Amino acid sequence: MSNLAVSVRELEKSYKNVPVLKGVNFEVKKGSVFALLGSNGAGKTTIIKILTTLLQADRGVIEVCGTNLQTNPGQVREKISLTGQNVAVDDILTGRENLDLVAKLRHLPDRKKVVEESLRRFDLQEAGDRALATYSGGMKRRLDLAMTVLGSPELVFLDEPSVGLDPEVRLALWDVIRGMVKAGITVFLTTQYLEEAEQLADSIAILHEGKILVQGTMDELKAILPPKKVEYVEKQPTLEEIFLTVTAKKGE
Ligand SMILES: Nc1ncnc2c1ncn2[C@@H]1O[C@H](COP(=O)(O)OP(=O)(O)OP(=O)(O)O)[C@@H](O)[C@H]1O
Repeated sequence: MSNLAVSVRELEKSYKNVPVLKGVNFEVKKGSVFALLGSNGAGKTTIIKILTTLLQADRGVIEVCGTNLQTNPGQVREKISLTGQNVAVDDILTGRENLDLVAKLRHLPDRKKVVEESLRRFDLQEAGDRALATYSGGMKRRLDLAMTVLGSPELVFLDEPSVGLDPEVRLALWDVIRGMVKAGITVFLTTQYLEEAEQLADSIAILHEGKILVQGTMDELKAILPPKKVEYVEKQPTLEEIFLTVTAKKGE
């Protein structure tokens, strides 16, 4: 059995005649957090749409959770879950009702127990019976994540999960994501917040001009740049410095 949750080889995608992905290669290990970074319009959402079967690739070989995506998209859909950039929850229903609806749609057995466990896990027990219209942005995002992982998917896609959240709520969200990984879920993340990738990701890939420029752990990426000296203290490069350096080199 492969230890990979995702394997992408020579992925290509054009919109009309405009190429966006020009031979993308990367891998995501099972049980890890993978962060895909790239500037606006680099093609991150396009990759997520392809991996979640919402869009077809033009070329390439893609495996998701050990299944060939092109030949068995239905089997892939059963193993994954996607949280979008817009919080996908119904404002009129309560938190509990939203979760129950998802449990019903996914045909989960023992729905009541599953919903209660989920409310507890995402710290929403007290708010469970309130309409979502009364929730804060952070609470809605927690509920959105709770709905995403209901039914224990193997792999979860989080497209910019902390957009619009204040720093405190973002920290709480990072804890929730770490908890998901502890529970054995693989997390595929896109983010504009490089600190988020630095804090959470086991492996980071930088997408630029249609290709992955680098993929590795934070330590491997740090090795790309020589450490800077600040007075007598060695300063490690931040992910932001690495990102700007590798994308600028490419543009030269
Ligand atoms: N349906 C479409 N038709 C034509 N062009 C598209 C379509 N969807 C995306 N594009 C273009 O493809 C490129 C990649 O878009 P994509 O949304 O994947 O980027 P992204 O990295 O997710 O960007 P952002 O960080 O801004 O969300 C952009 O230039 C975008 O304009």
